[in-house]
Amino acid sequence: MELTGKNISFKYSSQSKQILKDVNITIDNKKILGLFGDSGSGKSSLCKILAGHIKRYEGEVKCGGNKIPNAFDPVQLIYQHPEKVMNPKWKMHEVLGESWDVPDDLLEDFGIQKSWLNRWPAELSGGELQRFSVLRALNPKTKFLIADEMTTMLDAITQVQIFDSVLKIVKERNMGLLVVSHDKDLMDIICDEVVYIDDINHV
Ligand SMILES: Nc1ncnc2c1ncn2[C@@H]1O[C@H](COP(=O)(O)OP(=O)(O)OP(=O)(O)O)[C@@H](O)[C@H]1O
Repeated sequence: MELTGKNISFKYSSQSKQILKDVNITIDNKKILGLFGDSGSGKSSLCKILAGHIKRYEGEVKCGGNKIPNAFDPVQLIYQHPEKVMNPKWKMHEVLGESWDVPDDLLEDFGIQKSWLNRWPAELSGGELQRFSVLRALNPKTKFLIADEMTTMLDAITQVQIFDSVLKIVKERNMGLLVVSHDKDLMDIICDEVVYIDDINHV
C-alpha cells in the first residue's frame, strides 16, 4: 500500500511565495522514508498536505489509490508542537480516549504514568505531551504515520525510546512511516531511504 503525492504545488495565498512545485513523493508501507532539508524549505507544508490538513493545493494525494476520506483518517500527522493540537479543556484521558482505547502496556512502552491521565495538558511538559500525541496518532485505523520533528523536544535517550516503540508498532501493523527531521544521523539509523526536499521540490 502506498501514500502518494503527485505533482504537488502550493502557496499559502495567491500573493505569497511558491512553497512547493511539482513535488512527487511515495511512502510505501514496507519502507521507512526520511525527509530532510533546510528550515523553511516546505517540509511541514508537504506533511500537512499529505495528511489532508491543508486541502487547497494543486496536484493529487492518494492513499492506497483512493483520495483520503474525511470520516476515516488513515494518515496521521504528529506535529512538532503537541500543545497546539490538544484541547486545553480536556484531561489527558479524554485527549487519548477521543482517538482510541490505548492498552496499558502501550502506555508503559511510551513512558506514560497512569497518574498523568488525570492531568490537564498545561500540567505536563512538552516531552510528556508529545508521548500522548504519538500514542493518539497510533490508533488502529492508522495506515500511514507522518512524524514531523516528532522527537525534537525530547532528550536523546527518550528520543530513542519513543522511536523504538513507534517502529515496533509500525512493523507489527505494517504501517507506512515518513520521518521528517533535521537530524540526518537519526534518519540514517531509522530510515530505509532518505530524500532531500530540494531534490524533489522544483521551486
Ligand atoms: N500558515 C502559513 N502562512 C504563510 N506562510 C507560512 C505558513 N506556514 C509556513 N509558512 C511559510 O512557508 C515556508 C515553508 O514552511 P514549512 O513550515 O513548510 O518549512 P519547514 O521546511 O517545515 O521548516 P522547519 O524545518 O523550520 O520546520 C516558510 O517560508 C514559512 O514561513
